Amino acid sequence: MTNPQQVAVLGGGSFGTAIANIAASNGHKTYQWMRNKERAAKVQQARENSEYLPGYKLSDNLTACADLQEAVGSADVVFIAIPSKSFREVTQLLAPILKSGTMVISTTKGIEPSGFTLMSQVLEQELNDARIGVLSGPNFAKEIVAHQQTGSVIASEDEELISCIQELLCSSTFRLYANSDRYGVELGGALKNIYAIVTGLATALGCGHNTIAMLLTRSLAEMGRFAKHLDADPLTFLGLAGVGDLILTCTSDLSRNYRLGMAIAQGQSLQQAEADIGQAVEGVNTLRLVKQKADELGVYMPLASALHGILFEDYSIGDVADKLMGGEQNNDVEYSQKNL
Ligand SMILES: NC(=O)C1=CN([C@@H]2O[C@H](COP(=O)(O)OP(=O)(O)OC[C@H]3O[C@@H](n4cnc5c(N)ncnc54)[C@H](OP(=O)(O)O)[C@@H]3O)[C@@H](O)[C@H]2O)C=CC1
Ligand SMILES: O=C(CO)COP(=O)(O)O
Repeated sequence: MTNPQQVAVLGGGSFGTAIANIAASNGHKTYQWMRNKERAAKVQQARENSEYLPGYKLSDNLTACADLQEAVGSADVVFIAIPSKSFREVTQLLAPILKSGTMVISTTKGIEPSGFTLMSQVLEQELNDARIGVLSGPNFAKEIVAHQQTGSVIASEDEELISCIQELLCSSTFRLYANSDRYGVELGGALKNIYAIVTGLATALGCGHNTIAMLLTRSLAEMGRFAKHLDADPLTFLGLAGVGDLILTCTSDLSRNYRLGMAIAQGQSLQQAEADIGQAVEGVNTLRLVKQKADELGVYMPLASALHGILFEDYSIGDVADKLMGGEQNNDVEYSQKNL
């Protein structure tokens, strides 16, 4: 199947709206499902998602609705843009109504605590008969709906799915690159959120360009080292869904993870910072899980450990920074295949 008749996007937030609007603008009949009935009616009527992306007019081909059966019952392609903590719950609602052989694409950048499970693995566990893919890349929803030129990655072992999604979403401002390493693409998208918090924090403390360049580069090395211990391919992190997304979210306050880091540096509590942002901040939970996994596997991750100390162990930011810069140099070797 190369020309889907109907597309469904699950999630009424920023990224769900951006993806639904691309598919709809490309001429596909697209349903965006959201849990809140009143909000769905409001988006449908106003042709704008004023809660999440105020000021952007949505395509006439987009139907916002709160009825999952209506959205998904006839869909050939389903995108899921639901935060990781609710991803399995929504997938379980989807399972009984999905047509056999439907393509289901996760756009969620997070990890589930039990079994360190990535979202496309949740799809594998919950959906018997679906064709599975992952969409991930340096993609602020606000810039997508503003038609800024954007690149992203569609990852799957299923080559026909890749071609179909490329055809479905590509436009003069949105380009999709193919990757067969679904696990690596998905892992990169989840890990970079940790380092967006780190650089947000560093920037708010007044760190200069030298510091941010060091943090970004060492973050990539740390991500690669972690991937290697999970038998994933660290080279995947050199693409848009790895270093591309790392650069984006570690340098912009459009990133919620970056803004959380800034708020912590300004003295806010974690709870207050998350509440003020009011949208998905995946990096906090990802940090907890990655720190636990790194300890289990014995992976050296000084930046993630330092952030964990600040967010969850009451370490002072100054002490952590001093320790990072003043520690033994034994482990400080540059990024190469040999010493990841
Ligand atoms: N692939 C990519 O390139 C990108 C991926 N993302 C990822 O996509 C995911 C979603 O991000 P984003 O849209 O920005 O997040 P938002 O916080 O903007 O929106 C989340 C949406 O999910 C809905 N939701 C939450 N829990 C449930 C539930 N149990 N049932 C139904 N709906 C639920 C919320 O509903 P309500 O409004 O009612 O609270 C909200 O509409 C995140 O993992 C994020 O990291 C983000 C940007 C780019
Ligand atoms: O993943 C994103 C852009 O690629 C969005 O980042 P935040 O979740 O930090 O806002």
